[in-house]
Amino acid sequence: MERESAVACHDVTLRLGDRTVLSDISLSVAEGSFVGLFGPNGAGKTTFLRALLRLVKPVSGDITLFGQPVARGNPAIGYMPQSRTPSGAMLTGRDLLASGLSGAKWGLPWVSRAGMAEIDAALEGVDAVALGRRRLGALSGGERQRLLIAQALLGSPRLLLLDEPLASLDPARMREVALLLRDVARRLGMTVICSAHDINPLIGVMDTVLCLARGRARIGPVDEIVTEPVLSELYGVPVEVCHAPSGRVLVSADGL
Ligand SMILES: Nc1ncnc2c1ncn2[C@@H]1O[C@H](COP(=O)(O)OP(=O)(O)OP(=O)(O)O)[C@@H](O)[C@H]1O
Repeated sequence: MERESAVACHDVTLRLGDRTVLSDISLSVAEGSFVGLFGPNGAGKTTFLRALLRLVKPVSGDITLFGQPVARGNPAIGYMPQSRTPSGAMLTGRDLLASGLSGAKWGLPWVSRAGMAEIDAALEGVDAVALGRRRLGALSGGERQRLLIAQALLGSPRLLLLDEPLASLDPARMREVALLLRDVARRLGMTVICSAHDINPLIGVMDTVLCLARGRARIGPVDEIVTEPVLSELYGVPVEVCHAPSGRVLVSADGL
């Protein structure tokens, strides 16, 4: 049986100010996929994710999520925005998640018993129960990242949108967080779209690659997209793809 599309874009054009970021893109993401979203700086990765949240409205074309038109505040979507450094060094990890539940920015929000259970489940989901008790100011970048992922998992979303969740992590932590995301996505049967700059940490984690470059989008299985001809064509510069015996893939090019 064919899987339902988690995301379907038909001839979508996204513009910010007078700049056309993506032009007439059509693509579909199968439910249950783990999509790595790549592209050079300014290619439109954040804009694309924001369009799925209806925070950016297409100037033409249409976007559906699980067969429904995109809408703001869709509870089926979990979102981790780019480089969110949690404020409030004295707050605990649980307080951070509680603020995600209530939408509160300042102070300690009141959380219902059901909310508490949801926070417990999200923390358990990313193996961060102990981190929930610690103060944010005393956590490493990777530990804070784990809590932000837990926050995006609140409400058990069907679609998880992660904007550079691996940024500013060292290579070992990048891999650890990537594997964690894969395990959580599998366990909860979620569709994930995860933007990143480095392809390597997501090798073996993602099954699909979505590449944005020069206003265009190309989506497909990893083996089909992470190739020299396809990436060179997309980026408009010669791209080298080296496969190491370990299974690692090194992608390099001037200007990437
Ligand atoms: N309000 C705006 N008006 C015009 N252009 C904008 C506006 N906001 C962003 N842009 C431009 O839109 C383009 C897409 O930005 P976006 O943040 O989506 O790219 P990105 O692929 O996520 O980049 P990065 O990898 O650097 O995070 C960029 O060139 C950016 O400068």
